[in-house]
Amino acid sequence: MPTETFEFQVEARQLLQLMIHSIYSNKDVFLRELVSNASDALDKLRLEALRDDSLDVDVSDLHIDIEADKSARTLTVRDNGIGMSREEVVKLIGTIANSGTAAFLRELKEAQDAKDAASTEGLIGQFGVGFYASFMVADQVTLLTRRAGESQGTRWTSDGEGTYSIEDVADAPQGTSVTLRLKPEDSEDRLHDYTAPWKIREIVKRYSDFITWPIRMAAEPAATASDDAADPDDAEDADDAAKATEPETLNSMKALWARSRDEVSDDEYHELYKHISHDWNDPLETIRLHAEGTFEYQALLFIPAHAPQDMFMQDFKRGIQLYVKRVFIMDHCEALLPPYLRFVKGVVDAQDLSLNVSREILQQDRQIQLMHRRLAKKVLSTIKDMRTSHADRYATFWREFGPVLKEGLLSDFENRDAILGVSSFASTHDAQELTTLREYVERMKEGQQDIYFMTGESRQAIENSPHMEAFRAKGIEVLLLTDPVDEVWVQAVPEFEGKQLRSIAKGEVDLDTEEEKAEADSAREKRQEEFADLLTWMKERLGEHVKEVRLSSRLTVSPACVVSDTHDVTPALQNMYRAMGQEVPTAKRILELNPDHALVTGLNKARAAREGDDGLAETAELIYDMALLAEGGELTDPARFVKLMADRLERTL
Ligand SMILES: Nc1ncnc2c1ncn2[C@@H]1O[C@H](COP(=O)(O)OP(=O)(O)OP(=O)(O)O)[C@@H](O)[C@H]1O
Repeated sequence: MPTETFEFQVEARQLLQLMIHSIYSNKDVFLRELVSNASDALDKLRLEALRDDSLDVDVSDLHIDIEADKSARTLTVRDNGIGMSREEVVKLIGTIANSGTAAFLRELKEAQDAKDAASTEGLIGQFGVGFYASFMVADQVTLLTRRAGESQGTRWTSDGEGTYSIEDVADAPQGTSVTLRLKPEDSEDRLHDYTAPWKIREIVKRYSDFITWPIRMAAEPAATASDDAADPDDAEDADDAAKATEPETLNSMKALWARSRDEVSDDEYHELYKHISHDWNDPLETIRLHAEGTFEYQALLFIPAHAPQDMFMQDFKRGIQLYVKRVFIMDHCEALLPPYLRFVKGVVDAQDLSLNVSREILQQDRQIQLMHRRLAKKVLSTIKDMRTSHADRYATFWREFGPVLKEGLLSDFENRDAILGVSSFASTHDAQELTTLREYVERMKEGQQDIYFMTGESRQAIENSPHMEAFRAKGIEVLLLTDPVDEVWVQAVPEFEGKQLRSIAKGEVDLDTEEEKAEADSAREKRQEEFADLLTWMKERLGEHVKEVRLSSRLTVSPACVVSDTHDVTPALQNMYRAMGQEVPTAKRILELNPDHALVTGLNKARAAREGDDGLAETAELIYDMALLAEGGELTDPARFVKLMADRLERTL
């Protein structure tokens, strides 16, 4: 096939442009990305060779070679890994499949337009752009590859502008080589001389030391060493040149998870994190675990500092990497951690699993289930420690991952208390600071039995809702729950440390103390009598919408509010189920009237005097509609509401 030219997919082109006009100040990371891809390709080949006997490849000397040519100003990273077929090259290199890309690019554009360099860099860091990072340092990139088991190779070339070309190559070696034609050195722009051996050595050591495959640098011809004269490591380079025959292995290849804590620096852990997560930022927390005994394994887990864009999408790839005795077995191993910890990245290396273990086997393996439990507990205890010892870090964690963690309240019964223990909530106690349930309980008023909360769209909507009135008047703290998941978990979690969790928008509320109750009892009876006819009449008028009309003890300012019965599904939850395509019957709610409000007392009198007046029935309807609006709800017939209101307003003129 002759050379063909293709256009980059739109998103890919946008990312390339960003790379070329270099928004990322640390350009050295391009080499980390190429080495990371090469290492993945070697992992994949070893695995495929293990699984597929018919694959005729030599896996005895898998490695990564780095070759610099100072006079041609090129740098090549070569691996003898799995390689790519022609179709794979087009699919993997020409397009970007990440489902969060569009949202990411939008945010990035906004940050750029606002000329906010720090957040631009932060964003690109969160996303990582792998192979494309090469265009930060090169004006042309050529990739030559042949997939293991195939005879035909493929050459891909691009200057990163709008197109790339592809041609078949008959005699390509198996694996992939990426050759960069380097841009001129420019120290102001932090573009170093990436052909200098000392620089290559430094970058590999810093970013890729733990890679389990040898990263080798071809010995340079003796002449080039003196070209490096300006460099501080010159003497070292000249020394290398003297040896000049054997390629030099640049990395130590030690599996970080198998080494003891004091042998490994934080930076080294962070680089491993970046390799496996494709995140360019440091993780928030590193978690180590060495399990000894009958089932031995080591785990090195990381909590990222940012939630990925696609964490709530269906196709989000969760799970950590599984190794068996230092051999990479699979990425995104879902069996090792529960879905609500899907933001955790890392590696688990087990001693006693078969190298042929499959996903299906893992799901059923008892040892894996034990490991799953232990890892989940370890992550939760780390979050707990973070909360007590590193408040700032915990705050970041909760902001980024709180909504996902709370999913565990629904699915992980065993760890429910642990999850509740590390959860934080907005509360009426403090406008800014979040609170834990334990802190809430400590602040509970004398005689207060339950933990009160309300769910809603936003803090403001909840605070302004009529349901809050009596709580505000009595100074009783209410938790303000605004994440969509809150609607769901509160249904499933009845209590925390013996205290019931109660929605202030559900059931009856009685905040009076015993004495107040005794005092109020006779007054209440009297009122009940006084309003009995009104309540019956309103129930008849509004029966289509509500199942009961009663007097309220939770209102101090508003004329009315709507509440749900204790065990009924709230409207917000009904909407969520519907959005997921599940039909749920609409539960009729309860209208509560404030017997101290002039509108309610007035209506009571007017109705007694003018039974049969249609205008009064409309007023009853309006009171119900206003109660719905006050809690941020939706009216079934907004046009009718507007007509009735306009009619009444007109009469005031
Ligand atoms: N040396 C290589 N050998 C085989 N396949 C490769 C090689 N380099 C890249 N690929 C393939 O191309 C894909 C895209 O690579 P790229 O570096 O752009 O992204 P990535 O590594 O998947 O993720 P990220 O963009 O987050 O870094 C890889 O997932 C891999 O399948």
